[in-house]
Amino acid sequence: MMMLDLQNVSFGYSRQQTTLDNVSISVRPGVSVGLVGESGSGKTTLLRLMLGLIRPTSGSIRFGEEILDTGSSAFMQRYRRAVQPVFQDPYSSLDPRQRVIDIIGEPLRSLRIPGDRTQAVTAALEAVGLPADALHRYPHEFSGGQRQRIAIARAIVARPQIVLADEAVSALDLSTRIRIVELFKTLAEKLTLVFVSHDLGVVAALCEEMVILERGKVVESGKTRDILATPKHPYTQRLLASIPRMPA
Ligand SMILES: Nc1ncnc2c1ncn2[C@@H]1O[C@H](COP(=O)(O)OP(=O)(O)OP(=O)(O)O)[C@@H](O)[C@H]1O
Repeated sequence: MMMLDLQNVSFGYSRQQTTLDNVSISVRPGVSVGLVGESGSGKTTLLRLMLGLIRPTSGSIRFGEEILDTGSSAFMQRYRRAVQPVFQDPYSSLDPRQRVIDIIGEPLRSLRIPGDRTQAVTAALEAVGLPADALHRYPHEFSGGQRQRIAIARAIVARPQIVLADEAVSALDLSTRIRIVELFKTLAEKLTLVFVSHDLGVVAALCEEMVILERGKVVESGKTRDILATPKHPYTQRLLASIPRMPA
């Protein structure tokens, strides 16, 4: 497994704007990281940079020994196999016209991964707790929680090293959210999770380390346990006091 390392990364959607300001984050193999901050703090932008969807204005992103090079299709092919996303909304993130086997099998097809596709998709379904007969059904036949399981199966089918999840449980009702958090927890035993959330409770349940973002800047980072016990920055203290947390 390889390290994903952001060094002094800045980004703006326009010249006048600094959406991310000098952000450094190391995602080490096997150590899941939560990215926490209020709406507009730049969490999604950070994930989009990590996915190679946008490029830093300055600073660098390394994956192992290599610089994340969005211009190299050979690098991006390897990178996409290693780093997969899960998005927030399980309704809009799945193509309603495709069957589950095609949705989950999509990374295998686009990354040209050889092998038995049905077998790989069935294994991914099993890993997320869905029955094998889901294969030939359509997204509308599933609940929100089941759809998020389908999205997670798609993210893990190519056996990535890192899964980047953007508010991946926020759209779910509380009991479903708890079950999907449990699923992420099981998955995090085998891969590295980067979990964006405004919910400190969810991050506390899932991530060994966390990074607190305020208006595009890292204000605090370190072990989740330490930060929750003694938040140093006033912003973190406010977040801790104000955010409704998931019951233990
Ligand atoms: N495509 C875009 N073009 C211009 N500005 C953008 C774009 N996307 C986001 N922004 C701006 O960048 C800032 C950070 O947004 P971002 O979505 O990264 O924050 P976030 O922490 O993920 O917030 P949320 O939790 O609400 O999604 C915001 O001020 C937002 O308005």
